[in-house]
Amino acid sequence: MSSTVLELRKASLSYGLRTLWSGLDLQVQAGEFFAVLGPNGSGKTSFLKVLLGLQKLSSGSVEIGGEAATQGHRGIGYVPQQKGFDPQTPLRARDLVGLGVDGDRWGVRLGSAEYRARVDTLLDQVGASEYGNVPVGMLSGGEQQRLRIAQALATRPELLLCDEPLLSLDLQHQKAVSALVGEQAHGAGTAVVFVTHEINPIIDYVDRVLYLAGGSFRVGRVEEVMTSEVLSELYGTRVEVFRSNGRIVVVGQPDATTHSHHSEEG
Ligand SMILES: Nc1ncnc2c1ncn2[C@@H]1O[C@H](COP(=O)(O)OP(=O)(O)OP(=O)(O)O)[C@@H](O)[C@H]1O
Repeated sequence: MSSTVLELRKASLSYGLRTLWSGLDLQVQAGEFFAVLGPNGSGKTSFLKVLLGLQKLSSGSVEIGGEAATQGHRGIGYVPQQKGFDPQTPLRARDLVGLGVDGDRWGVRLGSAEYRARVDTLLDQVGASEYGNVPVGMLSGGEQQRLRIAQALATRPELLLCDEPLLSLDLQHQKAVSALVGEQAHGAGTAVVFVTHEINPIIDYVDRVLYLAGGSFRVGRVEEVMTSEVLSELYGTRVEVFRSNGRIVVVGQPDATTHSHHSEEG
């Protein structure tokens, strides 16, 4: 039986006169890999901020696990945008993951054996056991990203939020991190909201997408949303979607959202 982890009802977000989206009704289920796509400035990060309780909706409601989204909600694991660690960072991989474990029990530290066992399990879960003792600054971007995911999973969240976790990773690491998050959704049953501007690395794992553009949106399976017709309507200009070898190529979308003026028909 699937259960609803995230629910938005009639959700709208505007900044001043600019509406990023309105009338958004959405449910994300446990075990679902849900991606948020859209061009720069379309509101992907703002969407995550709403879920994190850092940004209030202009109208409508948002609930996580049946409770209003608030800052520090215990059901959420969050993987922020990748920033590489300074090579001098005096933390080993396992210390970084341990911060997530500790963070779960403010003040009440787990016994050291229990703590170590939990960190080991998390390192193993993301395939990082081999470099648990290596300083984080010496690891590759993809390795660091696995550790951030382990850290986010430390509290056993029901909802995992990932903000562009593939940015600045090479193709091989993009694939590995996508597979890891896919496994967390489909294997471990976590609801995943994954912000990205590139669908291809996650195309084998993603269940549904929210595509934001031009102050509007569309929700559905990839093959329903990523079509020339739907994207042309969202962008307000002719956009072509091609499929080749299981990849999707979008041609002709404007660089930035042009909001309400759709006059520059190509
Ligand atoms: N607190 C705010 N007040 C006013 N405008 C804001 C605020 N936060 C974001 N914006 C504007 O809202 C729009 C959407 O921003 P957001 O960061 O959510 O987009 P994004 O899709 O994540 O973009 P990118 O892909 O470039 O990261 C941008 O034009 C941004 O300038």
